[in-house]
Amino acid sequence: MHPPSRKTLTKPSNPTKSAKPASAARPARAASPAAAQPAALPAFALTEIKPDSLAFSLVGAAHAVSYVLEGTALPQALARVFAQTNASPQARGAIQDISYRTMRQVGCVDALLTLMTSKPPEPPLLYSLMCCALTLIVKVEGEDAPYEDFIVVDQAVNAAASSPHMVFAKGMVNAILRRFLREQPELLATVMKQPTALWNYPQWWVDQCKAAYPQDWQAILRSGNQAPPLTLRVNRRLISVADYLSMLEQAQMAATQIGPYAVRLAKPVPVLQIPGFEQGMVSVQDAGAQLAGPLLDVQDGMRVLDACAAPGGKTGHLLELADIDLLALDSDPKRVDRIHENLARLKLFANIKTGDAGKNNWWDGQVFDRILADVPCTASGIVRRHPDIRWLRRKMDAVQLAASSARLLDNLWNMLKPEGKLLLVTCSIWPMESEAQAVAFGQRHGAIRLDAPGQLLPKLDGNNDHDGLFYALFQKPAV
Ligand SMILES: C[S@@+](CC[C@H](N)C(=O)[O-])C[C@H]1O[C@@H](n2cnc3c(N)ncnc32)[C@H](O)[C@@H]1O
Repeated sequence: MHPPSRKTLTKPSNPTKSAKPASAARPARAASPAAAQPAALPAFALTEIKPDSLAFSLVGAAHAVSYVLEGTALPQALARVFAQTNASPQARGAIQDISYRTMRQVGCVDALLTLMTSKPPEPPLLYSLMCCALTLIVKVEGEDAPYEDFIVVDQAVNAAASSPHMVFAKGMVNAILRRFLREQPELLATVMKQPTALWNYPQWWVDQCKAAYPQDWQAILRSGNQAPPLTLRVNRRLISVADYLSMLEQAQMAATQIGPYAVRLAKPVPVLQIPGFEQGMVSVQDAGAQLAGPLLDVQDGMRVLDACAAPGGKTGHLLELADIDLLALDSDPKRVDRIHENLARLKLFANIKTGDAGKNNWWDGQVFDRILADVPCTASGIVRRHPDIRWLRRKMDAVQLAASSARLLDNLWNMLKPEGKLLLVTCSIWPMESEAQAVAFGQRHGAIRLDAPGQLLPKLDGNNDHDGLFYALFQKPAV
């Protein structure tokens, strides 16, 4: 693998933040240090190419991919790109689509570039442009090619020519892409011998998955390379699932009910095009994540703590289920703003605070009937939604995150009433963050372990579609 890409692909991330989604679009997570101090990437000036061309979208996506390779999460990378251009909604959609596809293919296209070039394309923007263009012409099983091959080659050359930082390499861009098209079967057969290229995950991720799930590891890795469906949670306070399905039918949007409140759209659309979204009738939430609210078994009048609440996906669900006195806490002030926004849209109310669940300075000393601990984790169960995560994470992140989550859980346990229930949730598939954490926690506190799904592996089969999540439910013994 080319040194610059490998070096940047494995750059340490900040493991204290969860990479969990806010809604359909990914969450406003605090920018990483790399994002705060952009590296020497050229300014994104696109005066030379038409804003509705594929070349424009390729340059935009190449910038986003370059930011990710520096260590920035893809949603923040895209936000930076959009802030630097006046891209139309259509162009933004195309830039986003190409960037996400590239993150799912970068193991393979990086190996192809290594095979076809004597040294890595530089500057990094050129490397990223090549990754984006190759991604669009590498055939992915079960997916239609988004553009004709010859259009991609032509537009990638235009994209290189549009930038003073890449114009010198437009001949090389043309030559490499055409060579790939000529020699595709042989080149792919060669690179597919490398697990990183075959699976499109770092080697350590493949090894760790194989060790944890000797039977299922291939299906798990494969599921992370699929584009996710758009699943909604119907707000039962405002509309029944049956009535909402009729509403979708009237809007000629095909959909299926896949859970008590979960409706999956046949074709994902931008959130603002979802009927009733702005009115709070539905929220975007994976079907697996919708298990949290019912598992916590909230009843009217209960005092409930949602300890790691932002952006408020599960907070909203809890409030839809019962009339509870809910405190929604999160340590990240920017993400706390998202809780306010989400609850305002749903027309629901919670006491919202910024604070560290591992400390007591925000707590009034009154114990809770229920505590939801959706603790920060590696987000390894939601890589289909966040394909950049696998490249940003480091092998040791799970260990560090498990240790910091144990500290939160121990503190929260003191805030639970005798006979009260605490639900531990992660969106991880790594046992050290999930089952091993739950076992150790139960032993430390003599907690009663109640029935809960445990490790849900990511699933793609029809109506049983959900992310990879972990649920452990504990009850505090009576005094
Ligand atoms: C998995 S996300 C929560 C997702 C949320 N429950 C939902 O369903 O939308 C984990 C959250 O934990 C927050 N967090 C991390 N460390 C924390 C701490 N020490 N105290 C409170 N919140 C923390 C992060 O800011 C992040 O928003």
